Order: sequence, then C-alpha cells, then structure tokens
Amino acid sequence: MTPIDGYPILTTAAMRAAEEACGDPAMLMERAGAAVAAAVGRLAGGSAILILCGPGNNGGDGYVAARLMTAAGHAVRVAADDEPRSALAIDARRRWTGPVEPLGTALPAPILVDALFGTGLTRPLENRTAAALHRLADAASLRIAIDLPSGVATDDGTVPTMPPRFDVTLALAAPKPAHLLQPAARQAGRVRVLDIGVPVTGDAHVLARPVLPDPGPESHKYSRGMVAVVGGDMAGAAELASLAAMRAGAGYVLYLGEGQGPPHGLVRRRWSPDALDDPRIGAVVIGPGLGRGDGTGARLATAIGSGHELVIDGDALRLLDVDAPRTATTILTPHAGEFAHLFGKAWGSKIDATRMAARRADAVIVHKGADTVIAAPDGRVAVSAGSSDWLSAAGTGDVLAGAAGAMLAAGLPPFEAAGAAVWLHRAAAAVCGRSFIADDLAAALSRVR
Ligand SMILES: NC(=O)C1=CN([C@@H]2O[C@H](COP(=O)(O)OP(=O)(O)OC[C@H]3O[C@@H](n4cnc5c(N)ncnc54)[C@H](OP(=O)(O)O)[C@@H]3O)[C@@H](O)[C@H]2O)[C@@H](O)CC1
Ligand SMILES: Nc1ncnc2c1ncn2[C@@H]1O[C@H](COP(=O)(O)OP(=O)(O)O)[C@@H](O)[C@H]1O
Ligand SMILES: [K+]
Repeated sequence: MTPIDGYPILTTAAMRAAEEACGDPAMLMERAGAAVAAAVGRLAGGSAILILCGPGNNGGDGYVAARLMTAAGHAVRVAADDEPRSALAIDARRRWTGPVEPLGTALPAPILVDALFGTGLTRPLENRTAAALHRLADAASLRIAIDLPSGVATDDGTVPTMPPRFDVTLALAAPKPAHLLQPAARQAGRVRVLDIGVPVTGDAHVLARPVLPDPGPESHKYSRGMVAVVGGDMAGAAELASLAAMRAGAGYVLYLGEGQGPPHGLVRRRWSPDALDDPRIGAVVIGPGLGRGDGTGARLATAIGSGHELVIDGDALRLLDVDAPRTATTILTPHAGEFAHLFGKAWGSKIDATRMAARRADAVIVHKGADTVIAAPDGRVAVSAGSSDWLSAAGTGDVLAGAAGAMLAAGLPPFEAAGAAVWLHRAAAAVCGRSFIADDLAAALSRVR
C-alpha cells in the first residue's frame, strides 16, 4: 500500500496496454487478488468482511481476495447479483467455494469491500445495485473500494452514479484520473497503490514533493531570486502575492503599486513603464488585483515585453491574448472561469483540456480548483492530490501566484516551478487547519518551505 505521490496516472486504455504487456492475465488477477487480500486483511484487523463482487474482472479480484482471506482465517462473506462474464472472473468465482448472497438482502458487515466495478464501467449502475451499495456502505465502519469506487468514470472523474464516500481506495498498479479529478476523487477517500508487478509509465503524474534549493554561504538576496509584483486597482491582492513570494523563499520582492505599510522587508515603488528594466528581476507576477481599467493592458504589455519570466494570474488573464506570441517563459494560473474565458469550452477530462491549453498557449498552465492540474507545452502533466477545501477563500489564488513567482525566480524551470508552488500552497493550507484566511496561508508558506 503505497501513497500515490509521484506515480504515473493511467487511463483505462493505458492500463489495459500495460496489463497486456505483462503476459498471463490469470496470474495478474491472482496477484491483484493477493495484494487486495493482504491490504484488506491489515485494514480489517479482526473484523468481519463483506465483499461485493461485480460481473467483470473487478469482481474477479474480489472473489480471489475472498478465497485468500478466508484461507488466512478472516471472516469473509461474498455478495453478488450478476454471474461473472469474463473468463478470468468465471474462474475466480468457481474457485470461491463459500456462499454468494444476493446484494439486495445481504446483511452488512463492519468492513465493506466494493469489488463491483472498476475500469470497465460503461454506464450508470442499475438502481438496485446502487441502492445495495449505499445501504451496505452506510452500515459499515470501514469502506474500502477495489481499484475505484463503483460508479465513477475512470478517465475523467465524472460520476455516472454517485458512489458512497469510501475511506480507502486501493488502486491496482497505478492511480487513474478518477482518483484525482473531482467529483470522483472526493468519493475515493485515501488512495493507496497496490503493486501487482505491472510496470507503469506515462507523461501524467501525481504531483510529488519538489526538490527546492536552499540558500548556502554564498547566497545573497538576488541569488535567492528577485520577484517583481505588478500592482493595480486592488492593492491587497498584489500585496498578498508579494508576501507569498517572500514567504516562499524569494530573496527580494519588489511591489510596484500604491499602498504602504508592513511587511517592512517588502520593497515598494510606484509603477512606471521602466519599472521592470532591472536585469536582476527573475520573475514578474501580474494579475492579482490588477483590475481591468485604463492602463492595465499597457502594464501587461510592458510585463510581456520585458522578457522576464512571467506568472500571469487573475485580471491579467482576462486581458491576455493567449495566441499572441511571447518570448518569455510563462506560467498561467487560471481558475475554471478564467480557463473557460481563455480557451473556450473544455472537452475531455480536465487533464486533457489542460494539456491542450498548454500546447495552444505555449505556456505552463496551472488549472486551479479542488483538483489542480498543471500542464506543460511538451505534454507533461502533474495533478495535485487532495488539498484542503478551506482554500476556497478570496486571495488564496494570489498567494499561489506569488509562490510561483518565487519558484521561477529561484531558477526552477516553469513546469517544476508551478508544481512546487502548488505543493507548497497545499502544504501551507494543511498546516493552517480550518477557516484560515489568505494572509495566514501566505505566512504558513515559511513553515512548509
Ligand atoms: N489494472 C490491472 O493491471 C489489473 C486489473 N484488474 C481488475 O480488472 C478491472 C477491470 O476489469 P473489467 O475490464 O472486466 O471491468 P469491470 O470494471 O470489472 O466491469 C466490467 C463488467 O461490467 C459490465 N458493466 C459495465 N458497466 C456496468 C453497469 N453499469 N452495470 C452492469 N454491468 C456493467 C461490463 O459488461 P458490458 O459493459 O459488456 O455489459 C463487464 O462485464 C480493474 O478495475 C481491476 O479491478 C485485475 O484483475 C488484473 C490486473
Ligand atoms: N474546494 C477547494 N479545494 C481545494 N482547493 C481549492 C478549492 N477551491 C479553491 N481552491 C484553491 O484555492 C485557490 C483559489 O484561487 P482563485 O480562485 O484564483 O481565488 P482568488 O482569486 O480569490 O485568489 C486555487 O489555488 C485553488 O486551487
Ligand atoms: K470497485
């Protein structure tokens, strides 16, 4: 049972290809069932287990696990409505010698294991199946899904049928998009990968802890990274971005706009068209609090023309022409509304849509939300797993933009810089607890950096 950070994310087709490259499918199912049995056995302690088996190979995994856990001395019951259809599942069912109860009348058990459907779900669950799954899950004290919660669409995280909320989902071989993308991800609970000996690769990964440069004896404020934050109508938002850049580790943050006050380490200057002419600037952050009034378009044009690496956020995303050529390295940080404004109606999964957008804009895109997806123009994708819902507060996006500026100015390449900022942002939210405000979040970046 391994945490998912850093794992490749595989679609149904990629998973099938990886399985096929592995040889004997019966051996794979036996391995999958054995891995499930070991994990569920550990999670269950000594409590009784009820396994719900579906007609495909997900059900097959359930029958194998039931046989192995019974042999290991666990109290296991099996419930199923449909006879197995795939050859592998038929064989696994045949080797389960215990009774199979109907789903509709099965009594609950403290440990509920959902092996109804995995990557092969093609349509919503039948009402009676969904009702039995919810009834038995509600009555259990621990809910475990095998591979995926039954009812979710593997490749885009939509929910043809809303499953119960699971405590743990045991992803076979690799995480799938539905383990990360909402609304499915929420129902999966904690996701752990079970290694079943299938080698997996891909260009989309779960965001992993970044490797960040620490200052050394030779460091000075400019070598740590200088970030310029372009202000505008709402000083507070740009100040939050500035504070976040400082707390994320920038050595020198220059705030270009109106407003006074702490922190005293923030260097404040009025905006002027030559304000970005300093070659020591490592990154420019523009958008938080910029507004859309007179002169804001000119500020954006100056920032783009400066040749400095850029983080473009908030209001600047409303002013940007994504198709116009830019020479400088750029990170764009749209939320869903800004993404739709820039790129139109998305097709496919959030992963597909963000990858396409990065190619089109020739920029790293941080597509924010409860399931933040980061994509590079070369096709690489990183998806952040499980951040705090308390991030849904005004100003938290400004904090992310400032952190991204600090990472760029520290010398990280743009895809890595964006990933590091999202990681730090999520970690800072985790230490902030509940009902924090964006100012707390910016301050907490120091604690997780
Ligand atoms: N990853 C790996 O390396 C390994 C993966 N393994 C496991 O295999 C799983 C994938 O297996 P799978 O392809 O057989 O799909 P699965 O999800 O069991 O369901 C398909 C069946 O359900 C049916 N069906 C579909 N929707 C339905 C609905 N709403 N209501 C009713 N029926 C519905 C569908 O039939 P049809 O659409 O033709 O009617 C078909 O019969 C995977 O998640 C993992 O657990 C391991 O065993 C080995 C190693
Ligand atoms: N429900 C949620 N769960 C986790 N993270 C969220 C959630 N809602 C928003 N976020 C994160 O909070 C930030 C909000 O940014 P944004 O929408 O730009 O707000 P603002 O412009 O007010 O700063 C983003 O980083 C986003 O990923
Ligand atoms: K399942």
